[in-house]
Amino acid sequence: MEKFVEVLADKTALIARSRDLILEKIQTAISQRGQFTIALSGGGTPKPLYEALAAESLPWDKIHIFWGDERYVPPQHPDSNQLMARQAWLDRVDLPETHIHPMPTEADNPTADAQAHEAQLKDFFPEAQDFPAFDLILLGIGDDGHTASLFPHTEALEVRDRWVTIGNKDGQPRITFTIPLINHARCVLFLVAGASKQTALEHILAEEGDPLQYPARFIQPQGELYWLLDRAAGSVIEDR
Ligand SMILES: O=C(O)[C@H](O)[C@@H](O)[C@H](O)[C@H](O)COP(=O)(O)O
Repeated sequence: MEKFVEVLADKTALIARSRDLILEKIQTAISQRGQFTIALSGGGTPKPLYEALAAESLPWDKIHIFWGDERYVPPQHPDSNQLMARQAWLDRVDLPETHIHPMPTEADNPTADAQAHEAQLKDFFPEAQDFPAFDLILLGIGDDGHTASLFPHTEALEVRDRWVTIGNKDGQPRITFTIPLINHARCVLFLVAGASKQTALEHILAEEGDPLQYPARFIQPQGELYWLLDRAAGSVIEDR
């Protein structure tokens, strides 16, 4: 694993740097393998990044969009990560609908939907031995140190033999990539902004710590690991 930690002056610089890094990974993946696979994160931080990517002229027919996690709500629900990414980015570009691979959330049975999505991923990555290698997995962190929908002290943190499992946020079900699936990525990019993330970030990036309390510590990908932070979040790192 190659790890990079960068602190950018502000959120605008953070979004520009994240966009540029993703454009670089798109070019590399397509030149080497003919396609680019990315799993998106939800929440609020990545929305301006998605809007910036919508302004780019890219070979959309070689790009495939997935999600690292999803709230267990219908796709039109205001909390849906899929809806946010579609409105900010995917609806604004000529991306074939068959290249958008959302996590299903409508079986009224999170386990069934998680298993269905795992089957969809296995159809897309037939060559995968144990886990597929996404070209890039975009992640955020919560103030509590969670990432994707891998929340502190939940069963999802124990799952090592599945690609997709059930997350649990205060009793609310989520669909989430598992730790081993994320760690098989060629590149993991954490996008972190805002002072509210400082404490979690300190615990996550410290030499020692409890990953059950700060699950983002479990993310040690076989490929590259980028932490792109704005100064509001990352000043604690700079001061170390
Ligand atoms: O479904 C989600 O909410 C995300 O995937 C989640 O893991 C998010 O990245 C963090 O909670 C940070 O969210 P903010 O960017 O809104 O702070």
